[in-house]
Amino acid sequence: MSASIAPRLRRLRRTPALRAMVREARLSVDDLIWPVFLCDGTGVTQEVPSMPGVIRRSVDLTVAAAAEARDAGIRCICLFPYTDFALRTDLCEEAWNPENLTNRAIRAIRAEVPDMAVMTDVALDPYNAKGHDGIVRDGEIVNDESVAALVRMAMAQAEAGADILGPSDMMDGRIAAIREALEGAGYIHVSIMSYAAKYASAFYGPFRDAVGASGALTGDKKTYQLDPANADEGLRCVARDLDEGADMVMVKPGMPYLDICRRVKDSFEVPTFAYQVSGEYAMIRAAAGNGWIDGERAMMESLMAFRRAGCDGVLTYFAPEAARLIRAGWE
Ligand SMILES: NCc1[nH]cc(CCC(=O)O)c1CC(=O)O
Repeated sequence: MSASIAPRLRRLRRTPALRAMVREARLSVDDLIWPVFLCDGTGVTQEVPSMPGVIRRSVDLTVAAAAEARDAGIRCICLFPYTDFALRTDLCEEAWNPENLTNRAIRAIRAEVPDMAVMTDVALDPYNAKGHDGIVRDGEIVNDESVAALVRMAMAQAEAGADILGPSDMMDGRIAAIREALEGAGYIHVSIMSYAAKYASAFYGPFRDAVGASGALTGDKKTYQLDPANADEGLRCVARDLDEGADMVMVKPGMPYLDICRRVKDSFEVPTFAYQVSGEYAMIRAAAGNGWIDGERAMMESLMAFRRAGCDGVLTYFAPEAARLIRAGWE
């Protein structure tokens, strides 16, 4: 073709049929992991003010919600507990209580909604009087003692029937320690999705309200979570966690870190997930609530961005809503 004829790239954008034919990324309900918040009691729901539309549910209502999500096509649910303040201690013993909220919920969902994959969070913050993901001694978040506690916590979750453990604590060596303990106890089928490239982020604020950790937290998490300026270090964390036995890896937060998602997928070619965190959810909801953006379109565009960036899936509080739109044929 003559170089003087400029390519008309709009030709393939002209109709919905043509656009669908050349669409590169796809978003499927299979890609969605739904994070939910648990609270005590029966028949209880509690609103999370900084996350409009998100509620904490008692175990019975969580089982019902899991069944509904399953019917909507969602394959995996991820549990986060709001632990009674009386049970939060410096050594975080409630974290490995077989009867804690998370473990009760795992067993109940396993029994009632057996085809739903159940994922957990492995970190001490919902059980820690100090609000940190590890044990605090003299102002320091101590690594190895925290790892020992995380192993106990992970084993209790495996025992309760979790399919996927999600260590989100960012202590060094926790993946190897958990993997070794799982193998030793015969839990060879329990998989690990490591929160591998997890950044010290302001976007977790609403989550800390949801699990009641904001008031407790003294200081910040910068001595264990990654510096938002560092991409290479994020990749080193992923390499290390894979080497230690992670089956899948996660980048967190999501949208401000799409460059990390892409680099992780390209470098390691392993199942790669992003966590669209509470603050990302809250921003979209708040702007939509004010009429400043179209909430549905912003939600779907943000989820598609993760797929385009190479993610295999995404943890999102929008999962039920997005599932509904996908099933209704959203484009
Ligand atoms: N280890 C706890 C944990 N697991 C998931 C999130 C954040 C999720 C969200 O913001 O939606 C956090 C908060 C934190 O690290 O402070």
